[in-house]
Amino acid sequence: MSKKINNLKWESVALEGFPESMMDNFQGFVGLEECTDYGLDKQNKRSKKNKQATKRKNIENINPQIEKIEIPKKKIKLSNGFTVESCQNATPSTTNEDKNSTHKKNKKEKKVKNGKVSTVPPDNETKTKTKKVKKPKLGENMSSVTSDLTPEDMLSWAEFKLPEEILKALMELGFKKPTKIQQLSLPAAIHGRRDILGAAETGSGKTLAFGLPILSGIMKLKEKAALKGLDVYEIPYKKSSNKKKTDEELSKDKNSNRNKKGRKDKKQLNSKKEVKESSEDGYSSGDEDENDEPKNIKENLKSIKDKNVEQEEFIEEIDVPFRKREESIDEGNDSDEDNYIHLSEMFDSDDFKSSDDESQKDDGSVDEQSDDEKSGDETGGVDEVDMNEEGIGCVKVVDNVELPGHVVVKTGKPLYALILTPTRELAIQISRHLIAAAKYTGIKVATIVGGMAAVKQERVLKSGPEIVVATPGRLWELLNQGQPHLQQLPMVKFLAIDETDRMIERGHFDELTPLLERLNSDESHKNSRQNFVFSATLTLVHDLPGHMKGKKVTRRGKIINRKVEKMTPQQKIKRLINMIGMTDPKVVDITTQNLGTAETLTECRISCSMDQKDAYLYYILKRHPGRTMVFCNSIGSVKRLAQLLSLLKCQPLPLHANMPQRQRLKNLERFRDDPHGVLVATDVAARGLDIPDVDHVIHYQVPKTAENYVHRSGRTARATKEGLTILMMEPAEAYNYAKLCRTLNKTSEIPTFPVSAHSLAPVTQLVARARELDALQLRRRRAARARGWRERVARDLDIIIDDDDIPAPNVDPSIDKVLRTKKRQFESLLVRPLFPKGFSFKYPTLNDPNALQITCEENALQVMKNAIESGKLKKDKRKGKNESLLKLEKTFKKTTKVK
Ligand SMILES: Nc1ncnc2c1ncn2[C@@H]1O[C@H](COP(=O)(O)OP(=O)(O)OP(=O)(O)O)[C@@H](O)[C@H]1O
Repeated sequence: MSKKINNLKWESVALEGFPESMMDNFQGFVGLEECTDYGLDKQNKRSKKNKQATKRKNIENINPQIEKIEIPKKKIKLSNGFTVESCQNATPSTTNEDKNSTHKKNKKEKKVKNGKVSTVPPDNETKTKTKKVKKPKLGENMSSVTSDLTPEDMLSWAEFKLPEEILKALMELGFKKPTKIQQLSLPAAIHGRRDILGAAETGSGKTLAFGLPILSGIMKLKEKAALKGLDVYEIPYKKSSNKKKTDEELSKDKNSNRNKKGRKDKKQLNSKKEVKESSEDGYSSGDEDENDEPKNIKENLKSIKDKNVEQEEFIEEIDVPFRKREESIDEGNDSDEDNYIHLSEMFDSDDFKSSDDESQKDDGSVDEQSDDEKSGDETGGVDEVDMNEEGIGCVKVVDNVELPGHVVVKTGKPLYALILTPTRELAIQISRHLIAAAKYTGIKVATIVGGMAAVKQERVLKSGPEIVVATPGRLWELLNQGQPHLQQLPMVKFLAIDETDRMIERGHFDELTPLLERLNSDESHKNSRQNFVFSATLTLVHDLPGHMKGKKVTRRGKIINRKVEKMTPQQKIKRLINMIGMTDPKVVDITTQNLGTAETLTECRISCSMDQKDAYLYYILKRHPGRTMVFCNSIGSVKRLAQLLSLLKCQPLPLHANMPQRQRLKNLERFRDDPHGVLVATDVAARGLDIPDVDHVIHYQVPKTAENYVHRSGRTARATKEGLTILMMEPAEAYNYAKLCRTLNKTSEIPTFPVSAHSLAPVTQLVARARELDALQLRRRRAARARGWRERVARDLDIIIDDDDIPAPNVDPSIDKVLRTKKRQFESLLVRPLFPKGFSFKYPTLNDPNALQITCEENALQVMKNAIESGKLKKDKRKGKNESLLKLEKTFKKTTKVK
């Protein structure tokens, strides 16, 4: 490596506040940022091999390689308080994510005080920073966390025996303990190496529930391959020694599960048993060579474990019979990797096609095309390109492709894992979450999604990343083009399908079925592959539509009983298992109580007419500012709302499937960085996106499915944080609302959000003016476009056209003047305060007009919580009143009888 460093042209770097003349004294000083940019951002081969050979030590002995390599030589304190060190050796990065780690370390070490920058050397390791800290990209919020956890704080993870490299990353991320879904699935996944079918509420950490077993599995496989000199594909990862249950045992388990339901008093006891079972599943077939856990940690853990077990709640488990597996027989070579291209380079560069190549095959948003759009209406303010005109980048679905069957292409750089997601943003986010967790492992992650140049993705694939995170469209395209690394897909050791219920929805991902066929084309590889299937709504089932229920009268008057019945969650799961080709899956479903929505989520609704929706929305945005996501059912609605809200100076950020990919990501990042950001999106943003601290989710329209409601709402109240979701409902949506409540087993109506009728009046007026202005602007834009089209045609044909040939669009010439006047008037209205300072109002709850006093300062969540609390109090009071009345009546009756 040092030879390589010497061969590179290192240049001294000018530091802020560092006089040029002093630079000569520091010959050889190289800023850390420069190292990574010069292509050293790849595997540290030497240390990796050493690591593979040595046994894992205590968690306390986590040894960062970086510390060993860098030897500070000289320290100089500058006049501006900046401390600079010259280094004997430059510190090469060890992983594909060291750019991030560098940022993070620098962030940690620097403390900005009164505008001055000073460095605080942690553990004799002071590093200088020569570049501005870049804003994190989507999904990088994870790695920007600065945690002050110590290895001792990480004991809750010890039972999973994660490699220390992963533990170190988790520690840096501030993940002190596993989340519930991680706690329940990791033992079976890591030690039992079982397939996992996981259903847990939104924002509960499902990504790492499959990410951690994949990362640790890859490390184990690499270690084994290196130790035994085997080809990775020869090593059967999944164990065939799993505890197999007889049919009798299975039915026994099922009965016990059934009995658990409804027995509230026994819930805790049962859950203890369940957790124990899951651990047994996990450990019983674990690796023999993994029992090197230090005793003191074990002892410490025991008490922690017991505590955790007591706290566990009811978990539904469904055991599914598993098939016999065979061992993998293929050959191949494990090798180190060269020329790896940093993932962030892919997204940094402007290689996104300006015309956004794929028209949303990836997110499957077929229902997003509105009539408005089809007619080609311009929205203004929305950066969009018509992608279909030239058919650029559209995913070509190739029918009747000849599957290569058992033909296996090996590149020498094994592909270990494939993770499939429904949207591009989610794929990018998952990649970044994995990269953060894999920071010290040397495992590389590639993201293969539509909307950006395929060439660069192919280059990344050439470097042989261990993990590919992809959307089905682009993956299928590259696979069919014969991309060599992807030809190893049938041999992957791990397959994860995130948001699985969405992925398998009929008609959404045409590429998924052939992809699965390809993945399952080799029986032995299929059986030695570990599968993960996760979603918050995996077990959610719907009522059958009316026309499929009950009896049917045929044309001839014959009555037939329909045999179609509502699918049970178990049936849904079995279908999934067969479709994906899973064996011995462990089903962890912890959504039984909330059906996928987070416990920390507060739900409410606003019932109003369609015409009033804009005013109510504006009221919420202005009155209760906060990071807000507004969901619509169609692209047309998103465009219209974005236009209206930008007139009202709410700075909305639109997000829908017809936007260029770069713009989509940019808007998401802007939204993440603005505590008062307003993202107006279709359901393309409903699933999986992990944007920290979203305060409100507003359903501008009642979602078409209960799943969409759960996932949209799940963008707030993530990772134990609180959040509010507001469902806006007009009378025509009552049916969808009722259906939603039924599917989500709601026993009572979603409570109403308190809105002051008094302050709604000026809001309504203002919004009406904005709509008027918007309509005028639209007319003008249309006219301009039509005129432009007429002139373009004339120019192209080199003819002079008069109005008789192609009539000029009928535009009132005074429209510009009217528009200007209206705009001025509107803007003068806009600057007036909507809600006077210190404004408060009384909101009537449960027939008590004085029940709730709402002041201007209260945030929406607090307002709603107060309303719910007040409602409950009133109910209790009424109950109490009735009870005492009844008592009074009884005693009265008794006394009269005695008399
Ligand atoms: N063990 C942990 N401790 C603390 N935070 C965690 C832990 N694991 C994950 N997180 C954080 O929790 C948040 C939600 O995680 P993730 O995105 O995986 O949720 P999810 O269950 O997949 O949600 P969704 O169903 O919406 O896709 C992320 O910000 C992640 O960084």
